Amino acid sequence: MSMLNTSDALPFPILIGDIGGTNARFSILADASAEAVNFANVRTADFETIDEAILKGVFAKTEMRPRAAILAIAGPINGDEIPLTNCDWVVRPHTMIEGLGIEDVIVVNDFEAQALAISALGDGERERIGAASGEIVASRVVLGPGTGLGVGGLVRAQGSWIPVPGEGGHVDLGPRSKRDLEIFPYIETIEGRVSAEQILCGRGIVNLYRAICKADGIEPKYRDPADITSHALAGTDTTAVETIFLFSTYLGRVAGDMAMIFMAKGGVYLSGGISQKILPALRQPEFRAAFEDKAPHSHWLKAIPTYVVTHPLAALAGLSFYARRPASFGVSTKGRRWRG
Ligand SMILES: Nc1ncnc2c1ncn2[C@@H]1O[C@H](COP(=O)(O)OP(=O)(O)OP(=O)(O)O)[C@@H](O)[C@H]1O
Repeated sequence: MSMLNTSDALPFPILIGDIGGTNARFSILADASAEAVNFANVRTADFETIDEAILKGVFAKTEMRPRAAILAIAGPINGDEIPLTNCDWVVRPHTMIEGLGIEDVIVVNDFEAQALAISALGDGERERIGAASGEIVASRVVLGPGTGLGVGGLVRAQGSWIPVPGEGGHVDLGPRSKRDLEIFPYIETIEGRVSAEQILCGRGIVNLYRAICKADGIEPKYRDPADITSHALAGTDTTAVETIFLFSTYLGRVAGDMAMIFMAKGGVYLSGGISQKILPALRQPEFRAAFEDKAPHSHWLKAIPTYVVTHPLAALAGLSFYARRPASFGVSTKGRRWRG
């Protein structure tokens, strides 16, 4: 098995890239043991194409020329022209191979990259939430509230880590407490449904805040999720405080569901821009209490560690773990790998 994977390994130097809607981040790995060379963030809006961004943001800054590339993108990967969600770039591996001299290109989903990252984050790159601890080699899962809600599983099987990209952010999220039942009728739905992503992302914070205002018959004051979280953390607005308290509860509820689905005894990780921004709220008891509140399986949820990923470039870290040691991971490259 490992022989097959080794012969499939990408040639170094390898360009790794995390291509978001707003920012793209690139690094180059010179070889399997070298430190990654990181390049400054590229704003996607500043360049017409990703190829131009690589030429000006990477090639103009180094003599190194990558022979291979692994890119993580938000969105599905179908065919040879891969449009990005939330920006105008289209990833065209054939054009990259012709124009940039790269021989081998792999494109994966951004939450697959996050899942690869949680295989090996150190204690300085994550903060533990709750009492459960231990470095258990077992399946893991990552949830990332940001522009949307991404979910990635990392299944441990046959001595490998297998990342599972899915659409876990779109599961249903239901009311549980008396207060939930007052608020849920006012949550804006998607085609009649409250999916987790209707609440657990940036615009979801505003959706939840507005629903609480409606339930209480008060006029909303904030339209920006950052205003709501800053007033919540400062304790300067009671509705904002409740919004982030309930956000943490619902995030714990969905995180616990994902833990049960993946049997994630190896831990549940929270990534995405918002988890780090609301860390003080996640340290409060609500997140962890909701995570464990899973009768008849509360006892085993209590034993599962939960973490907030604090690594500033987690997706890139995940891609470099894979680039360095492809044989440790079961990444399917079918339909997602192009060679010159
Ligand atoms: N202080 C804050 N509190 C809560 N939400 C915030 C805060 N700052 C930004 N947001 C929201 O977080 C979302 C962006 O999340 P994040 O930074 O994780 O981006 P992303 O989804 O990873 O996208 P990209 O990869 O393109 O940067 C937006 O919806 C934004 O409104």
